[in-house]
Amino acid sequence: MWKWGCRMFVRLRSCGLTTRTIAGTTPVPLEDLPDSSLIIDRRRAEFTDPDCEARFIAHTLPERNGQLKISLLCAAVFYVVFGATDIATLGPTATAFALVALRVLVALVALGGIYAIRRRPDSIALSNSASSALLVVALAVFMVVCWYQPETLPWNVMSQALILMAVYVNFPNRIHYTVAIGAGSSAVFGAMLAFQGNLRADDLLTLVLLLILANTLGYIAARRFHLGLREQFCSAILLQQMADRDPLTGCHNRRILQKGLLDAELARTRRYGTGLSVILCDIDHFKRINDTHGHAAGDRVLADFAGLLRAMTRETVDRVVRYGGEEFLVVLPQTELAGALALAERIRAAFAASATRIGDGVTASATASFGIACVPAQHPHLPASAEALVGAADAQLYAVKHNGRNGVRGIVLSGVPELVRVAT
Ligand SMILES: Nc1nc2c(ncn2[C@@H]2O[C@H](COP(=O)(O)OP(=O)(O)OP(=O)(O)O)[C@@H](O)[C@H]2O)c(=O)[nH]1
Repeated sequence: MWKWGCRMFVRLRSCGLTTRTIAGTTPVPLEDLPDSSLIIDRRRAEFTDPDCEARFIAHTLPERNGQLKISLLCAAVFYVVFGATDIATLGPTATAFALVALRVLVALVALGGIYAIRRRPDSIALSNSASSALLVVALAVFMVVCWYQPETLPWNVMSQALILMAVYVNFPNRIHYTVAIGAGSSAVFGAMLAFQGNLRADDLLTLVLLLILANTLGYIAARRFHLGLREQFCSAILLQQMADRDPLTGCHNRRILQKGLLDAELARTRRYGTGLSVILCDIDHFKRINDTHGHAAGDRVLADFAGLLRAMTRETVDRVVRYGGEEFLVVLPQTELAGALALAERIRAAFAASATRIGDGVTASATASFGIACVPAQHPHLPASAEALVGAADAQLYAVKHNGRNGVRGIVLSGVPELVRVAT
């Protein structure tokens, strides 16, 4: 039992951030969570941001459910097998068979939990409920079994301690639920020892201290396990951000496009008939800034421009991608051309009016040009590809550059260019 517990603990520790598929479900991909969400409340061993916690659980759910099903199966088997000890202690009496029947009830609850998880593998609430339900029923039955066998009560402290290890380590649950179940059942067991155990005071004290020790060690192991998984999750998010983000501007790099961002947005637009716009923008005469003020100054201007793009777009909906050296692609889901033009114009005006501090009392100013392509809600079947969409925005950007720069120009992909606005 102990070996099995240790093995389960090691397996549970390794769960969480892998891409393994268990029982036909795939983990939810890591979301691009902001750093501010990744704060762990070390007392509760959960993320302070409930949204981040929910995403963490959703991400680890397939692995977690896999482990839970193994634990439920083990509980079902061991509860029934240990029925032999009831018959051995009480003989083939009605009480012994009633206790075995109760053990079978625990096995049925465990099997019911496995069935429910298989039916609803994506439900976090169900996973926690299956864990809690099994533990509450199993511990209640264990108390009844102990009640009818008072002479073996001191020995059953060992069983209770082993069950506590499983409660804390093998059955994934929120840590305060685990503590409530573990400590609550130990309190009931302790009371039973006091009233029914017929023990000397020093033996009673030893057994009660053993229960307290098992709960304390279990809590420490569970807390370490919960914190370790969350810390791994944070590292994975940070690694992903390092891989997907441009370090100078903090914008997405082109990997997000290679991963199919635009294809996914186009598919969504087609399916739901919502509009989609992209803005391709480029700082004007950027080479001159580098040549006049140096590369470091150019970097600051770039970072300021990117900061403006990110600040003026919707944080969780729009995406700002560093497309080339001083060129950015802004992806605007559910946005028609009029909205994209208005946004680009606001950004253009704000950037033209701003100045970047590049040294003591020295500033640099620049303008930018914007080309927009829009898939309208009414014609969601155009264009055929993400490349065609970006190509159309690029053509508009080229036209703005050709016409003197510092302007905004857009096209609806129904073939007719419209709403051209160029400021010089
Ligand atoms: N400082 C800095 N410069 C960069 C970076 N990436 C690209 N560049 C420079 O950006 C400049 C782009 O120059 P061009 O392609 O000629 O474009 P431009 O001068 O902006 O002219 P137009 O686009 O036609 O208005 C090049 O000199 C690149 O070296 C970067 O990360 N930092």
